Amino acid sequence: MLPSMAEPQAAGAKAEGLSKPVRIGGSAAEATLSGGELTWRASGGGERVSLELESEVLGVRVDGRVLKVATFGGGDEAAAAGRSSPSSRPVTCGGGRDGGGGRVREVVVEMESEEAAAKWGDAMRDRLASLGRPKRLFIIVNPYGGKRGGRKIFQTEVVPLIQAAGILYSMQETKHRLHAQEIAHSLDLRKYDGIVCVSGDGILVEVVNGLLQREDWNTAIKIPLGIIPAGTGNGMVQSLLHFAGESFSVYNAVLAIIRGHKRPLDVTSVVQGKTRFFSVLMLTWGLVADIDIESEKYRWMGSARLDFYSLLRMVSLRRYNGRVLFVPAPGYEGFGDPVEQITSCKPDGASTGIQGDTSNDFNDETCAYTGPSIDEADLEWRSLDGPFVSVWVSGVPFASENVMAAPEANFGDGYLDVAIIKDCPRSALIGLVFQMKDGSYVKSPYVEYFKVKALRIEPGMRVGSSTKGGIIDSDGEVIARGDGSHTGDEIEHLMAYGPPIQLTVDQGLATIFSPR
Ligand SMILES: Nc1ncnc2c1ncn2[C@@H]1O[C@H](COP(=O)(O)OP(=O)(O)OP(=O)(O)O)[C@@H](O)[C@H]1O
Repeated sequence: MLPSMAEPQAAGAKAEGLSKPVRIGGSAAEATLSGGELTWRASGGGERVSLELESEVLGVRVDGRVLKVATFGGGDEAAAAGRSSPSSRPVTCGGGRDGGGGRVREVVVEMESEEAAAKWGDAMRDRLASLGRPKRLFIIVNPYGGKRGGRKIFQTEVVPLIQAAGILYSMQETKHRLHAQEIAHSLDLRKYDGIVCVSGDGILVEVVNGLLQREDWNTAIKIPLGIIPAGTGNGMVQSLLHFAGESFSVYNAVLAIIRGHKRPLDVTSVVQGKTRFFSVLMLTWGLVADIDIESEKYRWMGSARLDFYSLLRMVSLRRYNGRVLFVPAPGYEGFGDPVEQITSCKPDGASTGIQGDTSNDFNDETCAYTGPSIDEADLEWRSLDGPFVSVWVSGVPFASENVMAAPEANFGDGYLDVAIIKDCPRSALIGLVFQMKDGSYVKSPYVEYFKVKALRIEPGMRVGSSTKGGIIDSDGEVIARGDGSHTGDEIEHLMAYGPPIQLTVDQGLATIFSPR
């Protein structure tokens, strides 16, 4: 739906030096609009009050002689404490799980004429537009993610804020798996300043894959992406907010999009032979993947399932044979052993898609993105031999809201952070799993933590078994599963367990809305 909005009127009004007698909150005042600030003082003296447009103003509406200035309401902490700008009043705005209700506040400025109100409205809107804020968004809502709260979060927490910010939007709910990927593949991107996912990380990953399957992938992937948490795995939002020193909430995630700040986001090509998948979060093999995926059958336990299944896995610890090869980032050349010769993993005509996605197999003829072209033989590869307890590769710090996989990971540095656990006594491992919540596990002597530009996993069988392999999970989806660990009812996986899987980073290929 595209809500109707008053178009900006006569352009060209300057945000500098406008000064008028007005009425604010019913009282006479002298107001000035200057230097990106709206300031006012009650006639006859009184406290000077100011609103900085960039940091405090959500949007502006003009209603006859009245200028309605929606403000951010002072952020989470101020909202919790009931603080707000003087002379502002709360505007009803839902009430979601984060207590987002009532966080939009409005300063009502009564001007002396409609003309003056229109002029000030234009000047303020021009100023806000110059900050690079989005004007039109395409919003994808997954009504089935997480606790199935996506639709409610959108209606009660997202819509009031983006309407107050004067952002036009189109919304589409996902109807099935890979629907978001299809949408991103065919969307007319010229109509939008960003694509926002009200979902978990899975939908964001589908959107990235859909954009990179387009013929115009190199411009399409530049559209800013936004994410508002409504899934089980909300690692990207948590990473962005934590990085900016903000707390995890729907409200803060929406504000980050409205403010329009963006940052480059690395995209990792995960390739096996002719098959390719694009990842923006992480890939894990061994203990963490086993806990994440196999604990699904204990979903009835709620969040306790992860702790319960972690303990179970540690009592009967699995180790996997195999090898990890990598191209270390500068400063990390001391990890692993040098590799004399490396065989090429280069795909000829790779297909792209998410697991089980047979309808979406792309090949070179389609002009979809084929991943970065690197000459493996020219790079200085090193290797670590198994058995491995856990291999965890991350592009961003958080794997989910409460799990910090890679404390040093940076969104657009062009590197992946790798945390590898080989041998580790059970007693220490229990501690390590609990330290994964704040990322401090990487400091353990049992963890090798380093940065790489490229990485190849050669996954082998479980120690003590010739038939049972493990699980390789990328961005929350199982991309490969070894024989013996099937539950029988899952969809065929994108990649085979056994042949090498290579990860190569494209620095800052995508763009994401970010609080800073
Ligand atoms: N209408 C739908 N019915 C069923 N599945 C859907 C629907 N829409 C999207 N999906 C799938 O839901 C999955 C989860 O998406 P999302 O990213 O919102 O949440 P998540 O946190 O990754 O996972 P979840 O909360 O389901 O554990 C994705 O794999 C997506 O393809």
